[in-house]
Amino acid sequence: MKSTNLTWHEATVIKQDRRNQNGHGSCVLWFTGLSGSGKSTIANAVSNELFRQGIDEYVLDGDNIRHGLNRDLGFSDADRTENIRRIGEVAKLFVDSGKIVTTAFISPFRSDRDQVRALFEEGEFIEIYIACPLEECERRDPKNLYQKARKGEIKDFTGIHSPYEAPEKPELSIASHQLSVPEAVEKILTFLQEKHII
Ligand SMILES: Nc1ncnc2c1ncn2[C@@H]1O[C@H](COP(=O)(O)OS(=O)(=O)O)[C@@H](OP(=O)(O)O)[C@H]1O
Ligand SMILES: Nc1ncnc2c1ncn2[C@@H]1O[C@H](COP(=O)(O)OP(=O)(O)O)[C@@H](O)[C@H]1O
Repeated sequence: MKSTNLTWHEATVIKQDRRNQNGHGSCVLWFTGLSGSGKSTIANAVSNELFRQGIDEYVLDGDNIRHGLNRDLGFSDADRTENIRRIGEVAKLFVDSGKIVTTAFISPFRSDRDQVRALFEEGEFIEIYIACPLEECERRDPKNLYQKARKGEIKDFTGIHSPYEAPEKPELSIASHQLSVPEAVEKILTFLQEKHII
């Protein structure tokens, strides 16, 4: 920390008050996976369904956050680490505000994800690995980024020249090359019901 002489102020309305008023729990659904694995697609489908059910939710998406809050960051290892650190802090604020927040970032490094997990109370951080073989992501290539990376037009591309470390013990693993989007949504909602979050 660079700043000193700071005092933490306890809020008068606390997380549990907001959860009680909302009538559901709050948590972060932390998606991780290769580009093109389906993070955004599944995150938005989950968001639609939660919203339809009247649940207070929000999606933080990699591409979007990099247009604003994290526009100063690139794709070096250090910048990705800082990207994930900031998103983790933002996600914590959302959880504190009583929402179910979904984050859709590649978040390639295990240690970065574990540092985010450590910000949360037990059960609040739900790591969801969108597992999809690189070949399938590259076949989908929804933004033609793999094609550009193979031609050398993008450097440090995850899965090509930059590593992706799969989670060892995610709360959920979704094989997006085997499950349909509605099946993935159902799996995630069932988990939230079983944990009495919704
Ligand atoms: N070099 C490189 N490597 C990976 N991805 C790249 C790169 N350059 C641009 N993009 C686009 O940025 C999106 C990934 O941003 P993230 O913030 O999720 O990345 S990270 O978590 O910091 O690794 C990623 O979005 P998704 O395809 O949705 O994953 C890409 O659209
Ligand atoms: N079962 C599935 N789950 C998620 N996406 C799928 C699935 N089957 C095909 N797709 C397609 O794969 C692509 C995934 O892209 P996207 O959601 O942007 O991935 P990411 O956010 O991980 O980069 C989309 O074009 C989507 O329609």
